Amino acid sequence: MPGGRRADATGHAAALSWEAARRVAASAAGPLPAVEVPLRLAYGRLAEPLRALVPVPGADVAAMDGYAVAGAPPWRVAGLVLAGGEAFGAALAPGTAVEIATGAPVPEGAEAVLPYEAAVRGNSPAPDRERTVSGAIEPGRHIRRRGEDCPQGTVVLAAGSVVTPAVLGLAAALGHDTLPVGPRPVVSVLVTGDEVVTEGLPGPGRVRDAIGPMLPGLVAWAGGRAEEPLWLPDGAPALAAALSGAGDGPPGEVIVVCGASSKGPADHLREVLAGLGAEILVDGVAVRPGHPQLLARLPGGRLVAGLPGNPYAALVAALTLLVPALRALTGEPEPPGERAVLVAPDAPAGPVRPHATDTRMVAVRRGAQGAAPVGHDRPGSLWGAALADALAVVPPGWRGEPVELVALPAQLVALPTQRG
Ligand SMILES: Nc1nc2c(c(=O)[nH]1)N[C@H]1C(S)=C(S)[C@@H](COP(=O)(O)OP(=O)(O)OC[C@H]3O[C@@H](n4cnc5c(N)ncnc54)[C@H](O)[C@@H]3O)O[C@H]1N2
Ligand code: MOO
Repeated sequence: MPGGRRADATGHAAALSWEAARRVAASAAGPLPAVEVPLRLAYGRLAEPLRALVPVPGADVAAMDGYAVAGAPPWRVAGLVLAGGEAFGAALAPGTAVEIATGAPVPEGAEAVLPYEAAVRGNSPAPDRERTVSGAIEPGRHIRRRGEDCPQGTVVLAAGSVVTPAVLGLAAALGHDTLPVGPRPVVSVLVTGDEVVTEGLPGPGRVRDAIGPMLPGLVAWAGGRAEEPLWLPDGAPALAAALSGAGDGPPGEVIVVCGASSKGPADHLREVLAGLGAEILVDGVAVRPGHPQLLARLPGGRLVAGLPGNPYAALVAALTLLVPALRALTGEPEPPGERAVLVAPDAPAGPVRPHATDTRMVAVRRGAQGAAPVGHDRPGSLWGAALADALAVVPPGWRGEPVELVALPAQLVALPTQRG
């Protein structure tokens, strides 16, 4: 029952279908305002058109190393002008030249630049032999005029353009130190569990945190910035204290809670959220794995995404609730949908069997014939997701028709270290 609410087998009475849960997440927030950030943090899209604050070039400059000349040859060489050096102080009189470097301002009165390669030096003996030059010129040749590449005030890129490396270079050339870009929502991460350790080989009864390391790249890929995770012991008091915080609670627009999402004695997320007066937007999703996930809104407006502790279930939940919510906060549209047939895998992943009532998220690799399941995608393991480049969305009761693919980040993206 797409879009409908129903009780799932584990008692999430309000579990939504996977599609409906994604829609709720995508409409849980509106876009944050654009921010003005230093060029090095200007990831994303331009929030305003990019204008030239200065003309480029800023003056009439030489386009070649050689001689700026005035009048007819031969020219008496009257000086030397280097880029960044002293300008030639006077107008160039007819019959004179200055030796000039590429990028240096040509003196007033200069009609062309004669490149060294085309210059015929005077015949006078050394050391005077370069005091005159001659050669063939065309008026205006090898002089870049002020504003010729881009006049001051020109709009060079429209609002909405993606900031690429070339855009950053262009913005700098046009005089910008900062750029207005789309917002980059900040995500706080709370990882719960007495058994979770953050480094080294996990001892008996311990497990390495596999979700904390996964989230920054996933969040950056979705347009946000994740704070360093905070690791919490089990129990409602620690979670409630972290969520409410001594002051305003964790920073940012979204708080991700990993674990504590299910029904066990240590799973207090729902109880804590109720105590904080949160509005529950999604309470369980009819998806395997990942059904205990939730999305809530705290009274101050911040969103809480509850990801199950099983790492692959957490990834599925992040793609279902966190990524659409982050895109909504950035104002970025969802990428275009993609569909593919599921093909028989070479690996012994076995045939894909749909769940009777829930959507199944199957780790696949795209190929010419379709998407092939890679296996190893049990709830507790990220092995399959690490082999995969997408997750296939296999609806309940699926009979082999093409399925939707949800792309996985294909590589680590730059992780800005400061608020942008
Ligand atoms: N009676 C029920 N039991 C469970 C249900 C249910 O509906 N009824 N759902 C199961 C499913 S499905 C999942 S998923 C998990 C969700 O559990 P929690 O979100 O409450 O998380 P935990 O119980 O703390 O941990 C589950 C599992 O994952 C391991 N874990 C936890 N955090 C991490 C981490 N950061 N990195 C790696 N592994 C982690 C933890 O050790 C457990 O093995 O509940 C099922 N049970
Ligand atoms: O479905 Mo859980 O979310 O098994 O991992």
